[in-house]
Amino acid sequence: MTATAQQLDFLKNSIKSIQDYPKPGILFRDVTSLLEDPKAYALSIELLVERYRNAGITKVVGTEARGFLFGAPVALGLGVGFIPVRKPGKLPRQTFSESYELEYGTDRLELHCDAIQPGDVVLVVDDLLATGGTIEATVKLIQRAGGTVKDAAFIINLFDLAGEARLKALGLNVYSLVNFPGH
Ligand SMILES: O=P(O)(O)OC[C@H]1O[C@H](OP(=O)(O)OP(=O)(O)O)[C@H](O)[C@@H]1O
Ligand SMILES: Nc1ncnc2[nH]cnc12
Repeated sequence: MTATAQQLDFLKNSIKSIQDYPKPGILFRDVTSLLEDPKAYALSIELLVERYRNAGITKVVGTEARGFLFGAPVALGLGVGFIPVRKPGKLPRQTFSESYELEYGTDRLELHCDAIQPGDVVLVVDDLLATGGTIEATVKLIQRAGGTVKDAAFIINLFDLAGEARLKALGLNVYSLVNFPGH
């Protein structure tokens, strides 16, 4: 099933926008309103599962917290394991750690060292692509564990924040269901 323009419009219209959250100048694209609509949530997952069904994906990685909401159901749909990348101090086993910059701050992300093996082909899923810092750090973590990342998929791309070009420069294929300006 290739996404139709009507389906993508339906998803786009389910996402509310909040001016000046969490600070002045940020136009926040709120994916929780999509989650509240079961038809929109299910469609977003179905479209991603269909797209990657025959792509040889062996694991899906999602980043805390909103990436879990989309990565985990996509992993189930593909019949592969879901691996969480988490904020510091949350994972109990030995971790790799990478710091990164956000549109509104800096943070660190961690991945269980033994969650990904050499030979794994990983699909990274997140709700939203802004500057690309979160997913660049996530890709570095996966590569340190020996995995290969060819694809990153998002519900929302904030196209004027240049995240897509940043991830493409790392050699990734980038796919987003809807595009919005970030400001
Ligand atoms: O492309 P970037 O500039 O890195 O920004 C995108 C990231 O920012 C948001 O997460 P956030 O860190 O706010 O955490 P949350 O999912 O816990 O709300 C969003 O869910 C992405 O993961
Ligand atoms: N503008 C934005 N809206 C929603 N989530 C975000 N994460 C980073 N930038 C964001």
